[in-house]
Amino acid sequence: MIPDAERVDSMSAQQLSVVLGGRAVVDAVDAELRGGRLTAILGPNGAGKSSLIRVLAGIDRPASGALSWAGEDWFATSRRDRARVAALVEQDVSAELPLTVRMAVALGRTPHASFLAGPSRRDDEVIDAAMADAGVTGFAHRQISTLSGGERQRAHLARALAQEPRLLLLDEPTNHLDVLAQLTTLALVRDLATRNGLAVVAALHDLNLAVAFADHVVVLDAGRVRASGPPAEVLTPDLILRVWHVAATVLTHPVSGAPVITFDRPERTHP
Ligand SMILES: Nc1ncnc2c1ncn2[C@@H]1O[C@H](COP(=O)(O)OP(=O)(O)OP(=O)(O)O)[C@@H](O)[C@H]1O
Repeated sequence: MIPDAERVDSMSAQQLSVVLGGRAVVDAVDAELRGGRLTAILGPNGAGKSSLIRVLAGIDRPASGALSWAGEDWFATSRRDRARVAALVEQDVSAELPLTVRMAVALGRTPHASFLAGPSRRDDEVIDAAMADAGVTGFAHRQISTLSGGERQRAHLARALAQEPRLLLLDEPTNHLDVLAQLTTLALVRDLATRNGLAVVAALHDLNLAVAFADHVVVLDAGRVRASGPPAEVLTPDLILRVWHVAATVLTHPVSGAPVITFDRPERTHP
């Protein structure tokens, strides 16, 4: 038996399929999303990344396959129990309610019993820390609808952090963000994975960010897993050509020694 302090919870997907419009947009996916690790879900537009993430978050149900968290059937638990475990930041969330940033971040506390009885001092502390971590303290009293795309993205991240999840799911978290905000956001969630044992799963388009921050990558193409493993091992020029149809070169950074992927200009416009 594993002592609690050393237990690393993880989500395990087996032969998971999602059917939309009569087509398997996620097709027999096997994946192990382990606590303490940042897993990047990679793949071209339409590969099935968002569809997979919504199922992992417990929002959509798979057409077939098994999904478990800490060994328990994920869909056998209640919606509220799932919300205590998993937080999702979707891409381009619109249709904002008329809420200030702080009120929106506070919504992250709703799955916790303490909050429903009226926010406790601890709830307030968690909300303040989440806003500070996501860099939105300065916008606390602004209406969320008035924020720029990047500011709003960070407010949604703060809401997810306030949820204190064990599984943090981020759909293109660097969308809209400037270079500094991209790096600080990924460094923050990477650090949460390391320090708190969180399982962090992020759909990313930038392969260099995946190399720099992810411990593990899952490459999807037309709903199927084409490769998975440590990013520097998986993201070879051959794999990038087969999946993204772009010729790439992997260089070695002259100072850090880390791999850096460069891309050739494609010969055609769209496939
Ligand atoms: N409601 C729907 N009905 C039919 N097909 C859908 C529906 N929603 C998504 N799809 C299709 O499912 C496929 C996977 O979409 P998904 O959004 O999961 O891809 P993605 O990898 O996240 O793409 P992107 O990188 O462009 O965000 C796409 O071909 C998309 O057109």
